[in-house]
Amino acid sequence: MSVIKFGTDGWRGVIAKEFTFANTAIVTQAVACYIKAHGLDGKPVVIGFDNRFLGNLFAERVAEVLAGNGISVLLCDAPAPTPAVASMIVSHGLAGAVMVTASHNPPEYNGIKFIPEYAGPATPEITDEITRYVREVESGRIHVHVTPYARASRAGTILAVSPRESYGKMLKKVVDGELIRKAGLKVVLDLMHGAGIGYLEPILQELGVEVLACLRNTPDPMFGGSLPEPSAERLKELARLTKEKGADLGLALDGDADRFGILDGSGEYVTPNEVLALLTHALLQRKGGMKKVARTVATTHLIDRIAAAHGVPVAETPVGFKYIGQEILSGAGIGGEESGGLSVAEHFPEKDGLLVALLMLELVAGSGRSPKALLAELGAVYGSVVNERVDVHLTPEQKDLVLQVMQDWSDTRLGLWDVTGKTAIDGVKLTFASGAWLLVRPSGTEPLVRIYLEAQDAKELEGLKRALLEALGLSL
Ligand SMILES: O=P(O)(O)OC[C@H]1O[C@H](O)[C@H](O)[C@@H](O)[C@@H]1O
Repeated sequence: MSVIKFGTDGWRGVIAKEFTFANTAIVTQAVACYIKAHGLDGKPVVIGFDNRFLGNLFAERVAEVLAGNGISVLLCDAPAPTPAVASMIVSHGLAGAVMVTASHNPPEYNGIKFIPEYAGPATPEITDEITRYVREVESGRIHVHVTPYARASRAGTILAVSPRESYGKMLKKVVDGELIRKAGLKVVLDLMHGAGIGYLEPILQELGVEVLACLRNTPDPMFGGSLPEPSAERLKELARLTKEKGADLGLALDGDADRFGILDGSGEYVTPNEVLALLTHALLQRKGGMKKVARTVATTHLIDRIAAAHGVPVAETPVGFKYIGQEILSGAGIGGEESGGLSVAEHFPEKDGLLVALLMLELVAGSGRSPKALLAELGAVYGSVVNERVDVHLTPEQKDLVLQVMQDWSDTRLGLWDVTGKTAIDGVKLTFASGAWLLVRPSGTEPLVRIYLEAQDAKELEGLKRALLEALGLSL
């Protein structure tokens, strides 16, 4: 059976086991077939990579296969953030991008994301089409074409590029640079040994933001023994330093810098749900009348209350920024998800951790308040919510059983709660009369079932969680 499968966000595999040079060439040949089938081969494709093992060499392999198919290649000369690579599609009018990254997975992984010509994640239709080409290459019906790197370079089919400058310009167009500059803000950074190194710090300095300290600021394919995941548990040192140094914000990025971690000046973690609520509110206040806002099924309903108050509908999508990207393309002013992905219509439809860092600085600069103070204000107007995500490791049999129980759910009560709705956009979601909700779905990137809960307060959340675990026959 083939080991090449596209999940929630591209193809990922263990290096030398599934993620090999040979399989990279197969996937690239399939991407080349897609590009040619859609008449896009007259335009170049940009190739980027992050700080993972052999990233530059895998990227070179991708370049050789695209060149072998007569497609011009712009190959990044150093590790770069996924959004910086995606931005070149827009700034340079390209056919798309291939990014060599496994995002926040453990160090032994690498992966490939294909970003088509609209500069957002590939839709399932596109990855299905590419997968069909993969199978044809695997069965020998289509051959892998290769032009060796040195020859393609000499011929000018592969050109070395850096997205640094054009990307920096694009970012600075989305935010009010003058407002940020005047506020004289101070930050502490945690780059998690990832692709944001050499990008976030200089852009902040250009905007007059003082960087008081920068943690994990050296490339390391082992990620310092941790995972490049900007979650509260992994940002403890950033939290300590942000508070101790009196910074306005603590800012972190994941391994390929497309997702963010934001800390309040007090060192408290601001969850992606909260960040999305704050930025949605700020944008609606400033701009009003947008066509819609977008969130995934796993993301806070606080967005819905804020949007409703501004007369704007909410588009609810399955998990994955590929769906949010499509909503932005079809008119959403802002879209995001609980796992830390966010973009806005003025940018391009790919999630961007650096963009969020700048938008949060703009928010603090414009309001003169900290994120937590602004959240308290939102809570007073729209009601407070608390969220939790529980990632449950189960055997394949247990997983099937749990998902089956949810699919078959017909009870009108769960514990003390009245079930008011059940949807199956992605996994199964139950909504309750109190405004609380829960979602159970299999992860598309890890061998896990994710349980998401939202309630009015910690007590309700705990009660709901206990009732659900009991109904599913699980104990944590
Ligand atoms: O919950 P999962 O299917 O594992 O996906 C979790 C996340 O994975 C990747 O980072 C995708 O880019 C995100 O869009 C998605 O939310």
